[in-house]
Amino acid sequence: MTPDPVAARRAVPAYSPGMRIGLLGGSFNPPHEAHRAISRFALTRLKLDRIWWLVSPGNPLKDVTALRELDARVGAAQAMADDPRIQVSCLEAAIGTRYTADTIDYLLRHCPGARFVWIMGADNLAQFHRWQRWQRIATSLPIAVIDRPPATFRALAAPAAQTLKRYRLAGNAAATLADRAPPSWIFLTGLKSPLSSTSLRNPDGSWKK
Ligand SMILES: Nc1ncnc2c1ncn2[C@@H]1O[C@H](COP(=O)(O)OP(=O)(O)OP(=O)(O)O)[C@@H](O)[C@H]1O
Ligand SMILES: O=C(O)c1ccc[n+]([C@@H]2O[C@H](COP(=O)([O-])O)[C@@H](O)[C@H]2O)c1
Repeated sequence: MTPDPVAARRAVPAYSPGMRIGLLGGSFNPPHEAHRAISRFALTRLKLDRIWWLVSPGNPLKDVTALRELDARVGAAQAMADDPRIQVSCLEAAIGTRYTADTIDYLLRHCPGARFVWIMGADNLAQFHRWQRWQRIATSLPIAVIDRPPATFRALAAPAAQTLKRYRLAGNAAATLADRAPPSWIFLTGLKSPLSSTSLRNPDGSWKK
């Protein structure tokens, strides 16, 4: 992928220094109501000002042959977000990466004063140890994991959660996560949505109406 510096600047949503910003990376293939629900849940529980949905050019660990084109996923995500605090970005395509560690490096370099928190569902914590430079991600910014049955126990028993065990905050410290020095993470329970993009796709990869 070729980086496009002008597109990258445009793909960083507006923010003010000091803002607490949650980053929800995803395939959004298609976006669904749980993306909005977990974003609002994180806004409240973590006392965030914004959530940026980073629409991925393609998850490096997923089969992307039936992935809808980026523009379609970004457009559908904008329609689904329906909240002025949630902003949709295709930053990763603009900076030419599929890897979260690169995205976070870029944002930390280019957004002085922003206080970022990485947000992901429990299914992603379960395989976080397979992400490129995952330990660097964990030492770069605080992380909030949203419970997502049936992945709960698999996630908490997985190598990343075990390695980072001593940096886990109690649920009642959620409002302080964005102020914590990394590594620091929390597992948020209380919102359990069974929704998934998989359930909204046909076998050929097209989206159900
Ligand atoms: N119902 C949910 N509960 C908690 N987290 C969720 C839920 N749906 C999606 N997420 C999280 O949102 C982020 C983006 O998810 P993604 O766009 O891959 O949707 P998905 O429903 O997980 O897709 P798929 O079914 O294709 O794997 C991921 O971190 C994922 O774990
Ligand atoms: O950086 C990696 O190696 C990596 C591996 C797997 C997933 N991710 C990111 O995890 C986020 C969630 O992906 P997904 O497909 O579950 O929505 C998305 O931003 C992906 O780019 C990142």
